Amino acid sequence: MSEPTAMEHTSAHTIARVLTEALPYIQRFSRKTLVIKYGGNAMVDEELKRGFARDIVLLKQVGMNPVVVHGGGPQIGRMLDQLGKESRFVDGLRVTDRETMDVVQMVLGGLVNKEIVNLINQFGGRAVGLTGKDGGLIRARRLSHRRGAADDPEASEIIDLGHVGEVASIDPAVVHMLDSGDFIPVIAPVGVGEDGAAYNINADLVAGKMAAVLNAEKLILLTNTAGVLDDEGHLLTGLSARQVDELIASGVIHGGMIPKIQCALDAVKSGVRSAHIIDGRVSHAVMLELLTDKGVGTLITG
Ligand SMILES: Nc1ncnc2c1ncn2[C@@H]1O[C@H](COP(=O)(O)OP(=O)(O)O)[C@@H](O)[C@H]1O
Ligand SMILES: CC(=O)N[C@@H](CCC(=O)OP(=O)(O)O)C(=O)O
Repeated sequence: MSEPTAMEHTSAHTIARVLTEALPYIQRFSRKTLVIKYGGNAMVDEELKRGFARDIVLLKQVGMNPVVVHGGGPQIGRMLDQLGKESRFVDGLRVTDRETMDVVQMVLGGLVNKEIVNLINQFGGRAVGLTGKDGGLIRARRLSHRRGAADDPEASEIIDLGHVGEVASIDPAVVHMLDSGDFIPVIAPVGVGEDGAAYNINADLVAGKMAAVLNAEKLILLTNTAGVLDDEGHLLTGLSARQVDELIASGVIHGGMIPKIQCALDAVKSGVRSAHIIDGRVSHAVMLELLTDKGVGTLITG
């Protein structure tokens, strides 16, 4: 056998270093619950989706309890488009009439949920897909959405968004049962009202509440930016509640990033150890965040 070249030696050394670096993280997060929100915008290509599924299987294999909450906004939009139905949003929330609600349930609970479940299972995991209806997991109530100046009721109005809900309560029994049975829960953000009606809930909201109720070690929100960016487009690696307020007030944080960061803040205030907004377009983003010294994206602290 020939001697390894200098290049082979360096690369073997790097691999060993990276693997060793993972050990303290594996020890720290073993048996801990990690809620990972997989946004529809981060499910952009097949290779990335497979990388995500592999990461989840690996985390479970080394003793952590990953709980996946997924979105699927763009996928719902495409299906509505195919059916000739318009998508309408108010402040980032989809106006959801009865017909749209049916499509939301079909796409989130059927298509997207089962695609993620299937991918995880193909890599050797045991994923089980749930909507908030299963096992009475997510109780919802109709969201009363106020549009306009939040601090001035005179200048704002309540908008009827139809079947858009917020989380009223979460009964985590079914998630605990799956975790303890070595299954990986994959949750679609559909809740059920007292009247038995289905409600469409923003997936960030569900992930944040789920992390709080499960007393998770971490909430990781995967999206389609490097994390939270400043006004010059540079990544902000760490943010406190006060800094977040300032960035929202100055308009640097806007649109879909506002509910996302608020969910992250709420989760941290409710006892989740840390929340991260990371770039789902980077392959193996979850593994890099959890198992390397580098970390990726923005860390939000209370
Ligand atoms: N300061 C900011 N940093 C990064 N993204 C921001 C910021 N302010 C607004 N955004 C927008 O928020 C988007 C992420 O929210 P959203 O589209 O709802 O994501 P997802 O579908 O992953 O839930 C980004 O693509 C970006 O357009
Ligand atoms: C009320 C509301 O807007 N619900 C979202 C639910 C899916 C979601 O949140 O998906 P992403 O995470 O991919 O954006 C929707 O209908 O698009």
